[in-house]
Amino acid sequence: MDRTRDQVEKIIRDQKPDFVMYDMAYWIPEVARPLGIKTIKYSVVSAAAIAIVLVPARNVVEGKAITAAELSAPPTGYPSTSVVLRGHEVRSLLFVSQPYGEGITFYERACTGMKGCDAIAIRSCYEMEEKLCDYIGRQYGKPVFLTGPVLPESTRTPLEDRWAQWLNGFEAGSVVFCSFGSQLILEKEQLQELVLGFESTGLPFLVVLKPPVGSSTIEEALPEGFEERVKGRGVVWGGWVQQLEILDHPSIGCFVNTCGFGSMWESLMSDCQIVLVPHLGDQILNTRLMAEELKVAVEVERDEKGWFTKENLSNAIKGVMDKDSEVGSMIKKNHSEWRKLLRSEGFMSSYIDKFFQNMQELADHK
Ligand SMILES: O=c1ccn([C@@H]2O[C@H](COP(=O)(O)OP(=O)(O)O[C@H]3OC[C@@H](O)[C@H](O)[C@H]3O)[C@@H](O)[C@H]2O)c(=O)[nH]1
Repeated sequence: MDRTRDQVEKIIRDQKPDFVMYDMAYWIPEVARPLGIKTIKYSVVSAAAIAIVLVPARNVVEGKAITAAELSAPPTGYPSTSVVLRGHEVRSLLFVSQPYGEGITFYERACTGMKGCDAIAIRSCYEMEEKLCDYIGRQYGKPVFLTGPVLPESTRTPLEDRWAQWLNGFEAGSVVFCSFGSQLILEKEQLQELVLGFESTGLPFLVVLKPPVGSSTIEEALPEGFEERVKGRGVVWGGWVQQLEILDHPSIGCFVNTCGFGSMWESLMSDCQIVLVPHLGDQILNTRLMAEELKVAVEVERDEKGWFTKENLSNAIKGVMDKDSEVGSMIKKNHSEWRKLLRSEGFMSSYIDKFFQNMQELADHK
């Protein structure tokens, strides 16, 4: 990407846009500013994930790596005590000190990008992350524009027949759906623990995962006798599925996911109970937001390595699927209030309208 700088510069010179929006191309302001073009750094991870580490208050000395000890406390002024990383989890942020491209770390890339822009934009909403967004704005001395969740409202394609028919065979709200995003590749042992956890819930399930480390297909990695035992009620699929359409199917009652930022919004918009098994640093923070602050989901207990047992997974799922469960009813109620708000007429479009208005004002401000 960095090596396309000359080409990008040429396009910007030729097209003379009013704005350039970018994410990790930290050099965009250097290119656009001399041409009088405004820049917006648009982040598609949560405000929490930026605020906890990618801010000047971290006082990172150039060329020096951030240590786990330094990361163990949030930066000065960080405005939340619940959306935080605990103990060994801080290790999930150590990657920010590593090179990300040539001659620059992830931390420097992100911070330079935010220092140089005219405005920071975040795919979030004030109802959920107001204090965190304000904190980022104060840290960089920049306006922060929010785009809201930006999810498709109506342009859905029908669910593939294979899944529609299979799901139609189950009662409403009875199937557990699990999808771990676009990146995660599990160790074989952890994948086996995961599917055994689903088996022991006794519930119907559809699990979508990439083949684990060292296996070329998902089938060859499954525990012995597993497919036979769950035949008719459980499917583990190694390919891509239409997550949004599956979540919309009336038979789905629970969504187990890593709380990647995309899945976080999609789960909030859905009718399902939410069970979270975060993996990366931002996913852990998103999980804290969902489970601790909004109380719309439960988090599966994990060990120091971030691994979970089949019992912990199964108990978390049964705990929210059991009709008499107090925790299950509490998160269902809270989730339904958030869903109502997020799905309310004009909620998403008013964020987009406001975003355009913010851009217009920025453009008018010479
Ligand atoms: O089979 C699939 C799997 C995934 N998807 C879609 O792919 C998207 C996955 O996005 P997620 O953010 O949940 O997960 P990813 O693994 O892609 O996340 C990555 O980028 C965002 C960060 O917050 C995450 O930490 C990082 O893992 C979702 O929109 C989901 O609907 C499918 O449509 N089908």
